[in-house]
Amino acid sequence: MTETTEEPNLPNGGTADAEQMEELQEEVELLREQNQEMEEKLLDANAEKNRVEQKLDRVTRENEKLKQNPLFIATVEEVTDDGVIVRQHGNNQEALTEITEELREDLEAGDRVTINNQLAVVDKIDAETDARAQAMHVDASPDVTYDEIGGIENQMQEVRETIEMPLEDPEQFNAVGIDPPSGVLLHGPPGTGKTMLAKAVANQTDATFIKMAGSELVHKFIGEGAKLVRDIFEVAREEEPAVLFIDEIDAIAAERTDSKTSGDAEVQRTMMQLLSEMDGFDDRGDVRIIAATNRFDMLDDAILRPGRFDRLIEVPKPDVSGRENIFQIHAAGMNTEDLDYNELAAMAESASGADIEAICTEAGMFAIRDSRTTVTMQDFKDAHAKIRDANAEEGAEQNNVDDISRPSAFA
Ligand SMILES: Nc1ncnc2c1ncn2[C@@H]1O[C@H](COP(=O)(O)OP(=O)(O)OP(=O)(O)O)[C@@H](O)[C@H]1O
Repeated sequence: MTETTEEPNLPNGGTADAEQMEELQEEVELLREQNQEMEEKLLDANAEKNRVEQKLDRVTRENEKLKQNPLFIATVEEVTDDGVIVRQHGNNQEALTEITEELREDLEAGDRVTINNQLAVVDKIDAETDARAQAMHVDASPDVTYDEIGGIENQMQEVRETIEMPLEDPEQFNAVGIDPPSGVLLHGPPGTGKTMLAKAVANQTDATFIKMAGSELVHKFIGEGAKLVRDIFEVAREEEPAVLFIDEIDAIAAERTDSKTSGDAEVQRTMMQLLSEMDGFDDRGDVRIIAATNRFDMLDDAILRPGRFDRLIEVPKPDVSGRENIFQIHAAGMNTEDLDYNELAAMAESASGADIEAICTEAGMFAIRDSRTTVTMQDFKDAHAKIRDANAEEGAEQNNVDDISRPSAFA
């Protein structure tokens, strides 16, 4: 059969129809091309969408990571077009850091913010968080070890028994059927290693170290003390196992005076909250309390009542062999020459551990000033004389204001 190419015989003329058909075909072709283009664009858009989603995912994860990094506190110095200038607390380091538009609108000079390791602003601190941050210091892994503490072996043993055992082997107490000890009170002159002891126990037991500063609680945040105490115990429970170190407990738990000022009422409220938290032992979880004071004589009997602290441990200034030990600890990392530790210990009579640390650092400074890299016995002697004189001067000034809790009484 042969195919015919003849135009069909249509009523309104074959040529016009053929043209129309051609136009339609062209239109179909055009639509096909457009469709093809659209499909390609759709593919591209899908690929782009995947890329953006992956990027978003990465940025979200980075953001989470940044937020998890240790946070530091800083004050906004200035808000500029390029970002904000912040000053980190503690080391006073200043940095210009970029911020989101949202944060920029919210920030002004003087605001306190949290910043991460890269000094990027994470968030503005509201007044409540601010009070918490100042009154409480949380250290997930303190790095002090027992062998860095010298001259207070008996005290260390007692603290270990009371705090370490219940944290490391709570089952033993259950099995015997007694409540594990709740805490200890360390008392003694400043700079004798009370804080170190608490940190070392937390380190040894892999517990979080939470420090609450008694004086900050009642002096800085009037009206907030009781609530802060509650918050801090709550944080401790969340972070268990935890060692809660209450420094300067005398600021909260001083004996009641007769004066009826509003400040006293505030201290009272804070103390009542502290007592009730300490008594609520059953739901305290794996939280052990170590409190410290330089003013044992001032404490209210209520805080010393049995059941609140299991042991009252005096941490005195080191004796001569303790001092020798502490000199060895602090000079261990120094490049020294012919040190006579015996002589150093005898020389630094009535120095505290903190004084000895200061002598070692100052001895190093003498060597540096003299462009030497080796620290000699003479440097230690000069350092001792310098620090003793400075302390004596400071002591005289402090005596004028009758403050017995001055940093050092050595001399
Ligand atoms: N027994 C010690 N052995 C070694 N170093 C010590 C000792 N006591 C104090 N130091 C040094 O002094 C520094 C301060 O000590 P620490 O903060 O533990 O004293 P503290 O008793 O808690 O003082 P404060 O009552 O003033 O808070 C320590 O970081 C450490 O370098």
